[in-house]
Amino acid sequence: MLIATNIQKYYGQLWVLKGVDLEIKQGEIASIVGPSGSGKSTLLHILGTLDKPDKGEVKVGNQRINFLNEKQMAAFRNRHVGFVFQFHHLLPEFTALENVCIPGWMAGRRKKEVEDNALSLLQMLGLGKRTDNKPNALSGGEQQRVAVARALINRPAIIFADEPTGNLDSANARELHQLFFTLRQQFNQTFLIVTHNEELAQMSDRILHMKDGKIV
Ligand SMILES: Nc1ncnc2c1ncn2[C@@H]1O[C@H](COP(=O)(O)OP(=O)(O)OP(=O)(O)O)[C@@H](O)[C@H]1O
Repeated sequence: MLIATNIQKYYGQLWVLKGVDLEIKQGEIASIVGPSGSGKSTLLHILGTLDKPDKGEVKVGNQRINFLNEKQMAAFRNRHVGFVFQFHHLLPEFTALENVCIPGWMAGRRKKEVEDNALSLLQMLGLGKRTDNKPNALSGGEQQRVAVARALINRPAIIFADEPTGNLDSANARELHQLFFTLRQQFNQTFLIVTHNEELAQMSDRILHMKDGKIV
């Protein structure tokens, strides 16, 4: 599903990623843990095509990301990659349903087909009665579930989650963890999760420990 080879990244003089090699299998739920500043988010952004490495190669499915220009990368990201962040970044002026639909519409898919997909995802995530609510009329856990539905709308090959439970209480965090496993069971969905949450890390198939810009 994803192969990264010798990923290196500099921010000016700062050598942040020092040669990361990584393989993620389809349907795998892997966590990345490690001290603050060890390069976890930087790595996730590079693997998720939000940023480019200075050295090394990322391959998602059959696509070698390094050779895409900005426009191709944005199109690839929209179709093949899903993101869940600590802060959900839902658009406040749109309903839950519209927030989930937007990446589908942007990908040029049929309006009705996207809406039907979004409705069934929201129902599956226990939000069937909340579809017309705007984000400020949803709880934190509900907002995060809408963000998960949005990440899934284009059936991405892989979902990257950066501290997805960082902003949730422990009950909601546990529920979100459970959801990742349900989605894996239903869609054979692949997840790569950066987390400080020990419980989530322990539940995943594999824990990758990062230290000082490397997987140790
Ligand atoms: N845009 C940037 N410009 C300059 N330095 C950056 C930038 N982004 C990150 N860094 C630096 O790169 C290093 C790694 O940051 P990164 O966010 O990847 O760490 P992290 O392991 O995710 O940390 P945390 O657990 O605190 O989120 C840090 O020293 C950080 O200050």
